[in-house]
This record gives sequence, C-alpha cells and structure tokens, in this order.
Amino acid sequence: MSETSSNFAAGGSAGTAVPVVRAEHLGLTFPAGDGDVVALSDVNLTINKGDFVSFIGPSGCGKTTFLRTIADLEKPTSGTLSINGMTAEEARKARAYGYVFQAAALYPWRTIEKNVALPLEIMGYSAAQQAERVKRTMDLVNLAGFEKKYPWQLSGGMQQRASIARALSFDADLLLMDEPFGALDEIVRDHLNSELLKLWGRTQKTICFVTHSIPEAVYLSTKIVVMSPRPGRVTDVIESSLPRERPLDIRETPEFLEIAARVRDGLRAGHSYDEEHV
Ligand SMILES: Nc1ncnc2c1ncn2[C@@H]1O[C@H](COP(=O)(O)OP(=O)(O)OP(=O)(O)O)[C@@H](O)[C@H]1O
Repeated sequence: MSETSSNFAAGGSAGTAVPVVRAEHLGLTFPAGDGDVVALSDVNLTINKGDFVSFIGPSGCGKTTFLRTIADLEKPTSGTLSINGMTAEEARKARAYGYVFQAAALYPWRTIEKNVALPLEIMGYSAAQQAERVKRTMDLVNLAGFEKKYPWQLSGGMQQRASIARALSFDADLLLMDEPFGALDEIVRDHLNSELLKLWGRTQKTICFVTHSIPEAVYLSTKIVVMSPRPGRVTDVIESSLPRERPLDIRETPEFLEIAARVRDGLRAGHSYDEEHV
C-alpha cells in the first residue's frame, strides 16, 4: 500500500509489526482568547514495538503536544489514539510509558538513587524490589557508583542519564523523550546519543524522541517523523536504511547524508518561511 501524506505507518517489517501507538485523524485545538491554536491536525501515525521514532519540525509544530497526548497530559479534540490497544488514560494508569523531559527535573534534596526510586515508591514497590530495580537501571545508564550523590554534584549529562534511569525504573515498554539532550553541549550529546542507542538495543524499548537536530534524528532513529506547523501535521515519515549498529562516524557516510537531506527537504517543504519572506 502506498503511503499518503496523511497516512503513515512508522513500523517494523511487514507481518511482524506490533502497534504500540496508533493515532487516527488525531487533532488537538487549544482554545485561546485571541483565536484557537490548532496544535495537531489529522495526524495519522502508527508506531510499532521496538521502533525508535524521532519527531522533528519547527518550533510550535506540535511535537511536545503529540507526546503529551500519548501520555494523557493533553486530551485530543478529535480523532482517536490508542497505546498498546488502550486509551491514553488507561495506558497512563497501567504505567505504560516512562517520560523524560528536556530538563532532568530531579529533586535536589534526594540522592540520585532516591530520585530514580521515586516512581517505584509511588507505585508501592517493596524496599528490596526498589533496590534491585534502581541498581539495574543505574547500571543501564552507566551511573553505577553515583547512587549517593545529589543531583547538583553531577554534570548536566549525568543528570539526564539519571532522569532516563528514573523513566526506565518501572520497566515500561514505551519511552517518551522530549528533547532530552537539547541543553547539552555537542560532545556530551554525541556521547549520550550513542549510549541511548546501545540502551535501546539492549532493552528493545519503543522510543518516541523529540528533537530539533537533523543529525540527532538521523543518527538515532529507525523512523523520522517530519512535522510542519500551522496546523501541526505529519508531512513525511522517513524509514531509515541505516543498520541498527551505528558508530558515531556513520554520520559521514553517503547513506546518512542522503537521509539528512530528505529530512531537510521535508522541513523546508512544510515551512512557511520562504512564502513569508519573498
Ligand atoms: N496549553 C496550551 N494552551 C494554548 N496553546 C498551547 C498550549 N500548549 C501548546 N500550545 C501551542 O500549541 C502549539 C504546539 O506547541 P508544542 O509545544 O507542541 O510545539 P513544539 O513543536 O513542541 O514546539 P518546540 O519545538 O518549541 O518545543 C504552539 O503554537 C503552542 O503555542
């Protein structure tokens, strides 16, 4: 079946794909005094188990709103959304996802291990279960040895790794990441990108990742969702032909640059800048 601009499957190979997130004709309009804001319009997208999907688009195109809608932090005004076959509300109650925000959002008065354990405490895990899961996730993000430190004793990159550990601690299959490395310098970001890819390879999670960076989107993703503003729409879904094992220097290969060029074209096509300034 050919894909149209309003109907995309961001999924694994045909026949084996298990849908995790399915949006059909999804729309979300924020009422505002000076005119409604159409943040999402007619979004049709299927994200399958094990996908690493990046959302890229100009500021205000609805990337965060889409993630927040999956997380049941916003309610759609039209269309349907299902997560593992559940409504967003049911999925939230079933703890179907972990959420990583742009800022690490760690509590400064708690040690790193206590921050990572927080969701487990809230969910009523026993002390022994908490300790076992905190150890496992701290190992996963390479933070072993920093359990007793406070957030302010860690670098920005380490704080973000702690916030990823917190999102992974209760073993949700779906990880929602909203520009988690946007505030970090490029070298740290490169390092965390490559660690995140390894973590994804080891855990087989499904990841939805918001970014403004074309190289980051191409380096990380199996699928790149290109969005355009006014109203926020999906204008392209690019399936990556890159292998799952990706050393950082893959970014200099012709295949990588070709995908990056397609993302750039998609962003340009959806952007009103040229029309506004001619
Ligand atoms: N609670 C709200 N009330 C009114 N408008 C909102 C609200 N939240 C978001 N918006 C608007 O919806 C649109 C989409 O916002 P959103 O934050 O999803 O964009 P984004 O693509 O994530 O942007 P950025 O890349 O800058 O983070 C924007 O025009 C924004 O101003």
